[in-house]
Amino acid sequence: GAEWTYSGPTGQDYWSNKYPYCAGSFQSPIHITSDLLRFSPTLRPIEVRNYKLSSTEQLTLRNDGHSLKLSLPPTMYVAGLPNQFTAAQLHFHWGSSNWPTGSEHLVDSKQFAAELHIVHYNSDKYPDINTAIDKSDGLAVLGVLIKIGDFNPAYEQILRFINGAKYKNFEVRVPGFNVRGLLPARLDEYYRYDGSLTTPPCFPSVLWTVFRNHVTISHQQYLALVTSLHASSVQNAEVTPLNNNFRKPQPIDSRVVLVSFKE
Ligand SMILES: NS(=O)(=O)c1c(F)c(F)c(S(=O)(=O)CCO)c(N[C@H]2CCCc3ccccc32)c1F
Ligand SMILES: [Zn+2]
Repeated sequence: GAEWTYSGPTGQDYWSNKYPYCAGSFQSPIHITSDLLRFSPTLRPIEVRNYKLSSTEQLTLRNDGHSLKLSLPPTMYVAGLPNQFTAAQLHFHWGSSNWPTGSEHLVDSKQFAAELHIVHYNSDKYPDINTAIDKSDGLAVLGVLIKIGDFNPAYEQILRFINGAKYKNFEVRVPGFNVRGLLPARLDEYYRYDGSLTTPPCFPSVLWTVFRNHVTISHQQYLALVTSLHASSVQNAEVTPLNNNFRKPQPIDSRVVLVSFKE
């Protein structure tokens, strides 16, 4: 579709000119504050299936000018949600070297360095993600808040290939690895709300699960993420770094955020 960016004349404040849902309700991300939280005893631990990929499995890591995204095989899925949700891809949102605050969801006024999203679609009801993408029960995204701290070997399985995706539309093959390692230890503690894609077309089609506990990557790993990628294609003379690719928090309206944990 027509190009959109995170700042400037085609930036997030103008997305709704071409993508009307972006000005609609149920938008993501949100600022998760304690006053919005309601404990729900029906929220079961997230169960990920077949996330441990064989190294003979080949994944595609691609820079699409908006994000760094990794394709995922349809053998991977999430159980324990209202329907089975099959994995499609994962991607990141991050800040810049000057401002290591690029997460999309904020928790009690804290913005994390980056955020991982693993995008799944409702495979009980829809044949593929492109059919599911604009349906209210179409998608489920797992969100992981990322802080700068200890080196993370699981994230390194992706970051060590990042120079193969330097320019827009560049892609590189990545051997399979244990995608479960990208998630926090506890999959039973999370925030849950009804929201949207955080990029155009902003369809309100996402059941959001943001894990309560963050993971860490090292400062060096974070620098690789925020300095390696260009938002423009290799032919384009101007150097436009791909960073600060996060949408601002959106109006919560009358939504509540359910939590799976008590204290
Ligand atoms: N934050 S978010 O809402 O989870 C989110 C992103 F932020 C994001 F950048 C992407 S993108 O990488 O596709 C670059 C933008 O098109 C997606 N893709 C989704 C929606 C668009 C179409 C599509 C088709 C197949 C697989 C996934 C997707 C996305 F869902
Ligand atoms: Zn995302």
